[in-house]
Amino acid sequence: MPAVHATDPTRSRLKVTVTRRLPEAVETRMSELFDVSLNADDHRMSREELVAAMRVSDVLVPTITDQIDAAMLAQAGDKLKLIANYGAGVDHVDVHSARQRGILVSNTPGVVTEDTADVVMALILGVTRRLPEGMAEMQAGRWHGWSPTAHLGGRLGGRRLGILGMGRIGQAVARRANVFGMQVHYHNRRRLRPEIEAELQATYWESLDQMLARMDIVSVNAPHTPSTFHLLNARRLKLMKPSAVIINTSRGEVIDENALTRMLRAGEIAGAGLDVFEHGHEINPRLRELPNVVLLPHMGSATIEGRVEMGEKVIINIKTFADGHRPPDLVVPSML
Ligand SMILES: O=CC(=O)O
Repeated sequence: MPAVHATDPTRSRLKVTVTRRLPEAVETRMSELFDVSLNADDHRMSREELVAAMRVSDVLVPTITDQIDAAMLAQAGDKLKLIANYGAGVDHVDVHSARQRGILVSNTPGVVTEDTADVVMALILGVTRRLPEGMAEMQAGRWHGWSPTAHLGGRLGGRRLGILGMGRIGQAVARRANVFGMQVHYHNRRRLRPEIEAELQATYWESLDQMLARMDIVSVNAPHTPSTFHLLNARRLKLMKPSAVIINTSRGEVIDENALTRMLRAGEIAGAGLDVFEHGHEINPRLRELPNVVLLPHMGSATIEGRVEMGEKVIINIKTFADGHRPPDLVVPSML
C-alpha cells in the first residue's frame, strides 16, 4: 500500500452509505465530512445491495423506501454501527433487532412537523371544498361560469377535528385548525399537559371509539408501530359518522385501507385525503376511482427547506456519534 495512505486523514473518516439521492447541498456536505457512497441514479436498492452496503459501512443512511428487517441485519456483519434514517418514521427498520446487535438507529424528527401539518390542511381543504374536482373541470375546459349551486362543499369553521396522535405534528395541525375556526379534539396515549391543552384549545378523549363517533374530520398523526397497526380497522371506521372525512399523512398501515375503500364506495364515510398508503406506492386501485378522495404521493415533508434540514439532522446524528456521543435523535425500542 503506498505510504501516503498512512497519513491520509480520510482513512479515519466514517464510511457512510446513502441509499437514495438527497438534496445536493446535503450530499456535498456529507462528502466533505465522510467517506461517503452515494446513489447517483437514485435507484431503489435491492435487499442484496442493502446487505452488501451494510457489510462495508460504519453508517447506513436509508429512507422509507428501504425495508431493513431482522434477517438483513443478521447478515450485516459487525462493521455497521449506526442506521441514521433520513426521515422521521422508522417503521421500515427493525429497531429491536438493530438494538440487539448493538446498532444504533436515529431519525429526523421536528423538521418535518410544520410541512406535514400544512399538507394535512391542504388535504382537509381539498376534500371538503372539492378542489380536485374544480381543477379537473378547469383543465378539461368544462367550466361554463359561476353558478349558485355548483361546486358546493362544506365550511371548515365550527367543524370538529379529531386528531389521532398528538405529538409534534398533531399539535401543529391543532394550531392551524384553531386559525380555521375548527373545534380541536384529540386522542393520544398520554394526555397533554394542561397548559398545552389550553394553548391548543384541545379537548382530550381517553376513548378513541367515542371520539371517532363524534368527529366531522379525523386526522391520523400517530406513527406506525405494532400497537397502531390497523388502529382504524373496519369496526372503528364504522363508528364514524357517514358525513365524516378521514385524513392520513402519517403511515398507511394505521388504517385498514381495504375497509376504508369499501366504506368510501358505500358512502359510509364521506371522503378521505390520503398522502400515505398501506402498501407503499401500491395503492388499492379502487381508491383512485373515487370522486370523494384526494390522493397525494407521500408529499408531507416535501419542501426544499425540509428535505435539506432532514439532511442536516442526519449529518448531526452521524457527527455526534463519530465524536463518541449519543446521536441526539436516537430511536430506542421503548419509544415505539
Ligand atoms: O414520512 C416521512 C417521514 O417519516 O419523515
